Amino acid sequence: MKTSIATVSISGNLIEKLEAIAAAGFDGIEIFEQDFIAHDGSPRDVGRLVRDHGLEITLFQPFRDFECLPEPLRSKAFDRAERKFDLMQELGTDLILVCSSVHPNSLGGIDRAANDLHELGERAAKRGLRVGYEALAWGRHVNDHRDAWEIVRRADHQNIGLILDSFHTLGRKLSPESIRSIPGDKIFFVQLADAPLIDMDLLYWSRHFRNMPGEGDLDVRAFMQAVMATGYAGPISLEIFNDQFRGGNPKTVSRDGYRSLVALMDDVRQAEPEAPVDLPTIPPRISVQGVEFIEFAARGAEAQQMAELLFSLGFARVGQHRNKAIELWQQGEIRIVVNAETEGHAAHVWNARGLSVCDIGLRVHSASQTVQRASALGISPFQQPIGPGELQIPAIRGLEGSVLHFIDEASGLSRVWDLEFRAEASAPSDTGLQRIDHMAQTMSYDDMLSWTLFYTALFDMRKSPMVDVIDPDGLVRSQIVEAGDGALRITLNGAETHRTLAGDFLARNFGASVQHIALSTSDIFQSAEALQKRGFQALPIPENYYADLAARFDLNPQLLTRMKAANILYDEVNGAPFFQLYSRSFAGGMFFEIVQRDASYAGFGAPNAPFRIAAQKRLGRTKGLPES
Ligand SMILES: O=C(O)c1ccc(O)c(O)c1
Ligand SMILES: [Mg+2]
Repeated sequence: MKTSIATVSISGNLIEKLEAIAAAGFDGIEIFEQDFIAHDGSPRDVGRLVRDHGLEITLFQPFRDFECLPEPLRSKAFDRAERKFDLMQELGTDLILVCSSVHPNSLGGIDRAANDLHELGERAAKRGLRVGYEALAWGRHVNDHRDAWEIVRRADHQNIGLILDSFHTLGRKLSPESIRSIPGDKIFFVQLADAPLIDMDLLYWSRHFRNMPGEGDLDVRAFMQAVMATGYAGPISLEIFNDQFRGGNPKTVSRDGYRSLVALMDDVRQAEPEAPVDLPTIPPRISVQGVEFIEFAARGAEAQQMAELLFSLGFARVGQHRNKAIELWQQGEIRIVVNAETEGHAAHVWNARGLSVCDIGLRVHSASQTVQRASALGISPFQQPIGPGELQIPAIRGLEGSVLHFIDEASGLSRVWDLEFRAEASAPSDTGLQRIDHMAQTMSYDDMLSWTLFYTALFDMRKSPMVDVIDPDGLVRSQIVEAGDGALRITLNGAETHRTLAGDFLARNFGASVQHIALSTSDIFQSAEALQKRGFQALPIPENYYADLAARFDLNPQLLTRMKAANILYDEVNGAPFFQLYSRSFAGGMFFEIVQRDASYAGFGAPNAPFRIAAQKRLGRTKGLPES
C-alpha cells in the first residue's frame, strides 16, 4: 500500500512540509502547484528535495478548467497543459490531476469532454505521462464521479484515467457502490478526506472543513471498500483542506493523517477480506473493559489536600506501595492512586504542573496487543525502570505527556495491587460511589480532532456529535468518545479562549489534562447525605435553576426540594432521569462529579453545563483544596 498526502493538507513551507510528511511515514506527496510556485527553487531542485526526503511525487495538481472550451480558449488550454507537462518532467512525476471545469464558457457534453481528454492523452503519451480526471462536487457540467468515469471510458486512452476523491462523492451524498464496477486499472489515483456533516455550500465546506478519515461523519470506509473491490493498487492519498490544519503543527497533522490511513485500511481489510490491502496485520481495535485506576501526581501539602478530598468523597486508603511513596485509595470499583514519588513519570508531571492526573489505567483483554496496535498507529509506547518485585505494565503516551497503562488478567497484570501494595485496614464508608462514570479531558479546541482520532483509532470507541457548551465568557466544544457498554467514557472539552473555565484550567495547568472525574452512585440522595457528613462541600446551585427545572420537567415537588437542599442538578431524556452533584474546584480547576444515571440515559447532563460553569466561576478560582 503506497501512502501519500497532499502538501496542501499541512502548514509550513515546502521543506517543513516534506520533513513532517516523511517523519510520519508516508511514501509520497501530491504536490500542490501553489506549494511549488511559492518555493524558491527550480522544479528539478524540488524533485530532488522530495526524493532526498525518501518521498516520491505521486501526483501534480490541480490543472483547472481544461475540458469543453470553445476556440480559442481550447487551444490555449492545451498549450497550458504542455507547460505543465514540462514542469512535471522536471519535477519527476508522471501523473497530473485535471479537475472538472468550472469555467463559465465551458460547453459541457460528455463526448466533447471525452474528445478533449483523448487528445490530451495523446500528448501525454508522447512524454510518458498520464492524466487523471476528477469530478469536483461543484463542477459546472461534471460533478459526479459516474459522469467523470463515463468521460474517461469514452476517452478510451491508455494514458487517461479516473481520479476519485471521497469528499466529492460522499459530500454530495452519492453512493460509492457504483465505483465497484469501474476497472481498477482505470482508476489512476484515489484521494481521501472526511468532513463533519454541516449543511453548507459544497465548495466552502470542501475548502475549509475537510478532515482526516475517521475524524468526520462521512462513510469513508464504505467508499474505500468500493475502491479496493475494483482491484485498485495505486496510491492512497489524503487531500485535506482544513483551516485548523493549515495553521496547526505540521508534524502532528501528518502523524494523525498517517494514523487515520492505517486505521481505515485495517478496517477496509477486515470488511473486504478479498481486497488487496498490503498492510502488516495489526490487532483489531481494543475493547476497553473498564477503568482500572486514575493516578494523581501529588506531593507535600497537595498530597495532604488530595487525601482530605478523597476522604470526604468516601474513599478509604486501602494500600501503600511496598517500595514507593504511592497510596491506593478505593471505593466500590474505583481506584485512585496518589503518587508522591520524587523520581519517574509522576514526579516529572508534578514538577511541571503540580497536582494533576498523570496516568490512567485501563482494563483490556490483552495489554501487549493494545500496545502493538498503538505502535502500528504511530503512538509512542511508554516505559520506565521498575523496582524489584514490580510488574512491567505495558503503557503508551496519552494526552499531553500523560500515560495510559493497560492491565489484563491473561498476563497476570491485574495482580499488581496484591503484589506491589501492602493492604491497609480501613473502615468501609457509606457514600455509595461505585464506578467511574466518565472523565473529562480539557484541551485546546485545535487538538480535539487529534484526540478523537487517537481514541477511536486505538480503541473500540465511538464518538458522538460535537456539542457547544456555553460558558459566560465564551464557547467550549464538547465531544464524547465512549466504549459501547460505557466501560470507558471520555468527554473531550475544547477551549477556544483562556477566559472560559476550561481555558483557564489549560492556562493554569500548563496544558491539557483531566479536568473532572465523574463517579456513579445508585442513590445520589443517600450519597449526598453521607458525603456531607464527611465534610464534602458541594458546588452551590442557585434558586433560579430549580425554578426553571420545575417549569421544564414534571417533577415531584418533594424531589425538587430534596435536590435543591443538596445542590443536585437534574436532566431527563425520554423520561430517563440523570442526577448530578459537583464538588468545588481544586488544583487550578479540577473537580469531581457524582452522578446517578438511569440505564437508558445516554447523555452527560449537557443542558446543565452552563449553570455549573457559572456557579464555579462565582466561587472563583482557588489553587488548593475546597475553598469554603
Ligand atoms: O477545491 C478545489 O479546487 C480542489 C482542487 C483539487 C482537488 O483535487 C479537489 O478535490 C478540490
Ligand atoms: Mg480532490
